[in-house]
Amino acid sequence: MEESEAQISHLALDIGGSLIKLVYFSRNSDNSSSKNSVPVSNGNEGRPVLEGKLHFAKFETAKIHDCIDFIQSKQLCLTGCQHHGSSADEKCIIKATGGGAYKFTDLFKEKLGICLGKEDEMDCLVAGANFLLKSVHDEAFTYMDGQKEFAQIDHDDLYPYLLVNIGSGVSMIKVDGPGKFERVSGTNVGGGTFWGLGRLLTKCKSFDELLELSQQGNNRVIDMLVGDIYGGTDYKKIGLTSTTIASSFGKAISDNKELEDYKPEDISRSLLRMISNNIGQISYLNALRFGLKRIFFAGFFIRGHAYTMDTIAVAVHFWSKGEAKAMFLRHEGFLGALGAFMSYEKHGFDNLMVHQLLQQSPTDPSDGGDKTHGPANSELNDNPSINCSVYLS
Ligand SMILES: Nc1ncnc2c1ncn2[C@@H]1O[C@H](COP(=O)(O)OP(=O)(O)OP(=O)(O)O)[C@@H](O)[C@H]1O
Ligand SMILES: CC(C)(CO)[C@@H](O)C(=O)NCCC(=O)O
Repeated sequence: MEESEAQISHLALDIGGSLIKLVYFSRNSDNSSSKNSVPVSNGNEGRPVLEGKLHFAKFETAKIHDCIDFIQSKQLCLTGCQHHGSSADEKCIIKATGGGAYKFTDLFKEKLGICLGKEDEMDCLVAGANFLLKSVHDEAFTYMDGQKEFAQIDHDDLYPYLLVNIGSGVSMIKVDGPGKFERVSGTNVGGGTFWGLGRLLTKCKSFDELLELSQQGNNRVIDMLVGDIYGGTDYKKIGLTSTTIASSFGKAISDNKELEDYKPEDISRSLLRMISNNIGQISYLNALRFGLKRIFFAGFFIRGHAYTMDTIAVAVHFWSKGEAKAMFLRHEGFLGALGAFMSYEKHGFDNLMVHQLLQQSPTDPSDGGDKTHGPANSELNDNPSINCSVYLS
């Protein structure tokens, strides 16, 4: 079914260095606000409620014009809000976060007549993470030895935690409560590094192709292992097995080979392992610094990809001797956009407030609002829409 303008509301954007993420709400066509009042005890009793879905979409930032066309085709540019006291012909405000909210201000104004209402990126990441962890069932999960296990999050025991957002670059944020956080570290070796270096080294045409290649690769062809240095044996005294990577890409120095002599799949796997391992290790060190036991990894670098998650989880487990736990999020790449979405409420611009997500629903292929613009790699990242209720004030 095609959503009409009246059924869609509250577009929010996160315009990052690599990807633009969109979140918007569409209400179910058969519900009216008055016939569904709130039967729950969360302070919203008796208030009218709209039932509908949160939709997610993403575009490459380099193809921002595709994103603009999408917004235009769905008339999402009409779904923001006006400033209080503004006249009807004043520009519509769409909440936006990420560096692109600054960089592309003029483009959005010119092409869509939209004013981007800028929200701080870190505020949005944290708001998005807290929202998902508190409101969405089966959002967080652990990943070990190929096994995914959903984590039961105790709402009264959520804080503190470390949020590691792996986008183009990586931000590490200690979260102590709603709106209470500090960005304690970051690294420039992130998703952009994997995709940038990988593209140069393998000639892959897309991120997904590079990621897929890594699945068939063998990193031992290029990585120098402890066993390569120690004649096939472990270095037991310091806890290193012969198969531990001693030096990523280290074999390339002695092989007398050129780039063309290596298989792209092996290069991709070594690179993915190097970057995931490094992020896992820095994350663990920051968790240790602040005594944090739980680390939530987000950002589109992860892509629900088994080898990436496994490497990160193993790094955290190995370095913390099992004390700290790596967890992943189903809506990994949409934290910032969700945070921007929620800021509509914070600013009191409008009377729509999302308070409770009831359940998740898998992407319905007949639903025009939920396309992944680019191939998805796994069932974890097909941008599932979320059934939710929105309370009217
Ligand atoms: N289709 C894709 N095209 C490009 N990169 C992708 C794609 N899918 C996943 N990625 C990975 O996700 C990363 C971007 O993740 P994300 O969208 O979370 O960050 P960002 O907001 O663009 O970056 P930053 O926050 O640093 O500005 C890319 O650098 C790449 O590693
Ligand atoms: C600059 C941002 C915050 C933009 O999202 C991100 O790419 C990042 O955290 N980069 C790492 C920068 C650093 O701390 O070294």
